[in-house]
Amino acid sequence: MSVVVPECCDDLKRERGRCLFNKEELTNILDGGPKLTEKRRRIEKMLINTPELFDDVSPDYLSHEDRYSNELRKATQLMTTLEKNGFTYNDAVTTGTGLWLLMDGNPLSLHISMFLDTIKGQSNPQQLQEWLPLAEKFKIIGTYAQTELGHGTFVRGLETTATYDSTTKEFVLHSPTITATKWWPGALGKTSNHAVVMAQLYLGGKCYGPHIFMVQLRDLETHRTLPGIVVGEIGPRLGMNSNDNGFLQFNHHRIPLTNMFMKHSQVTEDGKYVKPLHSKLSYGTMVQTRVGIVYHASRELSRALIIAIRYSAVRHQSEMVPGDPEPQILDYQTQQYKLLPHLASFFALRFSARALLEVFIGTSAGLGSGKMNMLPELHALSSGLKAVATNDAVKGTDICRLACGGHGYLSSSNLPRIYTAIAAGITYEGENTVLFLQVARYLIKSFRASSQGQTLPFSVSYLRVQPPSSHAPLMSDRGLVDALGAGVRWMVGEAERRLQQLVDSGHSPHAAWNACSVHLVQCADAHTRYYICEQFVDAVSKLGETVSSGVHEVLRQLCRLYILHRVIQTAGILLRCGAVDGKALTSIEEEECHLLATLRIQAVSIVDAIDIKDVFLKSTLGAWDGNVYQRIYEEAQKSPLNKSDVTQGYYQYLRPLMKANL
Ligand SMILES: CCCCCCCCCCCCCCCCCCCCCCC/C=C/C(=O)SCCNC(=O)CCNC(=O)[C@H](O)C(C)(C)COP(=O)(O)OP(=O)(O)OC[C@H]1O[C@@H](n2cnc3c(N)ncnc32)[C@H](O)[C@@H]1OP(=O)(O)O
Ligand SMILES: Cc1cc2nc3c(=O)[nH]c(=O)nc-3n(C[C@H](O)[C@H](O)[C@H](O)COP(=O)(O)OP(=O)(O)OC[C@H]3O[C@@H](n4cnc5c(N)ncnc54)[C@H](O)[C@@H]3O)c2cc1C
Repeated sequence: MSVVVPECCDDLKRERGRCLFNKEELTNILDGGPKLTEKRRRIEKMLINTPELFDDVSPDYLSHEDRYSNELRKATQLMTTLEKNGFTYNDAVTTGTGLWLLMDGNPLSLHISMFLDTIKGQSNPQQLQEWLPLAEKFKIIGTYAQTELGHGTFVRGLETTATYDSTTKEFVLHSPTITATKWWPGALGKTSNHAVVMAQLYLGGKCYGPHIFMVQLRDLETHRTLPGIVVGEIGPRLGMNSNDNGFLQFNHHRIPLTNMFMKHSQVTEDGKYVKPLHSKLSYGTMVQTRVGIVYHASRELSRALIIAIRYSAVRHQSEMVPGDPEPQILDYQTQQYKLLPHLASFFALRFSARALLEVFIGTSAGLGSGKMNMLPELHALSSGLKAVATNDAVKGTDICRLACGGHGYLSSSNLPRIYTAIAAGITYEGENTVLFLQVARYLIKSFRASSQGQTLPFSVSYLRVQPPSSHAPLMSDRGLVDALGAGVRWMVGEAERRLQQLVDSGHSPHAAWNACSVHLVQCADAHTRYYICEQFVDAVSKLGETVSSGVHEVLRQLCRLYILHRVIQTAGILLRCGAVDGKALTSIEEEECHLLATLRIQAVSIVDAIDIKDVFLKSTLGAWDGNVYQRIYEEAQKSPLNKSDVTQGYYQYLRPLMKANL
């Protein structure tokens, strides 16, 4: 398959003719620099020239088993293609190129993410030396098996036990109840021959809490399940049905002492426990994956936006002015209001993901030299951003679907698949409400620490009890972000006051927490969005000195739209705390409408600059050439029901019904 850029339809030609900025420059910014764009395109070119990686038939037409096998075939083909061309799985992950191909829930995704990340992040030097080469070369295939039928969120409540037997220097893994059954892990059912397993560590009858173990599940030659292990697939789900999410039970299954991951906590041969420097270091893989999910969510949202915005420029419907030709639906202000704030969100999330990655890298470097002090901040930021990014990507993707009318509901638009894949992100890797409550803990703690005169870490420093007053004019970007910050400070102060009031009136701190938790989740959401606004403003102002004026103007407009939209969403709070008044809000609403019309002019060019090729968009509605109707029609011809004029169902059911004397 070669890369042919087709001639586009007149509508899109006209849209592209209005572009006033350098698209390539914007593409480079989104990729993280020209070198990364170049690398991504090299990988893409190589993939596009590997026809085996592309489906002839939609997975919707395959049986459950064929769908799984087909996805596995493509994943293994992808890995060998990368390897043959001098790239690694990691290149496909970091550039996002692998994801475009295999987003129907891929059976190798857990291996190349959480399994490998656990080996890298939780092994001592000997374990690293033993397991990493095997896993990187796919000699062993693994997954991350933590969640159980009974517990996902509450990791401390897991029931699987790992009891040390010092006589044989082994751990005995056991699932004592039905609810202890591991349930959900991707690729656990049929693909993985190994798993990293979270289990309660027992030494001398005492429980030391959840720890991670490397467990072989299947024979490496026959792939048969080992004795003492029951494993299988959990059945169809809302989406990502090409994966084999699985279940797992242990019946007094023995593994060597050296299979406990021992980078942070250790068990000696005689059964003594050595504590980690921080009790939550074993949660490191989850934190790392949350960082990755922020990127992933922004990527998926961008695919939906490209599809919906191109389609909105091609689709004509109704009359804006009676008797006039039908306008492009993108000309309707309501359509712009549906799509363009989400386009701004995509940019905001992309810049925030980059900032979060830097915090992650900095914190990881600190951990290497024994510094644990940045861990709570990283936990709060990664939890909050994972939750906002997935919530917004899911909402944005569904709005994109709705914005495409009936055709958005077609599987061939690819919007349903993007939606169901990213919808899982709200639940997995920490359910979003639960993660927001973790952020809220951090906010309340920080607020209280500030009241006692302590200095606050950077992401919460604006919460200090006596902040410096903002000197920026209210209507400037900085002024509005400061107003949003004042709103969050007010919300957190109010939550803290309510918590204290409940405790003073006799409630336990835990009961008070639950009684305030709706408000606390709102605080966490608002705080995270304030952080995102700050990252967006900072990124655009830093880029200002280095980019052309056209690109800078587009970024400035998107950033402005993001902030204005956020202020309007938060109007109630901002009015209550006096950060803005009604007059300011009216002018913000008017400015937002004006900005929608301005951004609409270059909207197609902006999504073009995200630079996702048709073969990766996989959408009849979003292709570069805008040839929507022909594509929808051709895709429909592939339906198995169209293979014959009269189906078996007619002879079997319909005809007898018609002939019956009812
Ligand atoms: C061939 C294929 C080619 C390509 C295919 C593409 C594949 C993509 C892979 C690419 C990867 C990278 C890039 C993209 C990423 C893509 C992502 C898509 C794929 C990802 C698949 C994911 C599949 C899903 C996996 C899972 O879901 S795994 C299971 C996850 N489970 C959870 O997250 C459970 C959530 N619960 C918890 O984390 C905890 O229980 C809790 C935090 C809620 C509570 O913990 P606990 O009870 O122990 O703690 P307390 O509440 O008592 O708090 C005590 C204090 O500890 C602090 N704390 C808690 N956690 C942490 C932490 N992690 N770090 C630091 N501190 C922590 C609390 O805040 C408390 O502090 P305080 O006392 O000071 O207040
Ligand atoms: C597609 C998919 C893939 C997955 N892949 C994996 C995997 O590879 N490995 C793995 O180990 N797991 C995996 N999981 C499991 C996933 O991590 C859990 O489903 C997730 O952590 C949520 O836990 P739960 O299902 O127990 O939900 P629950 O915790 O039971 O949540 C149910 C409801 O209770 C609420 N709730 C729970 N606790 C609290 C609280 N403290 N305060 C307020 N509200 C609360 C939640 O907000 C939610 O509304 C996957 C899940 C899915 C859907």
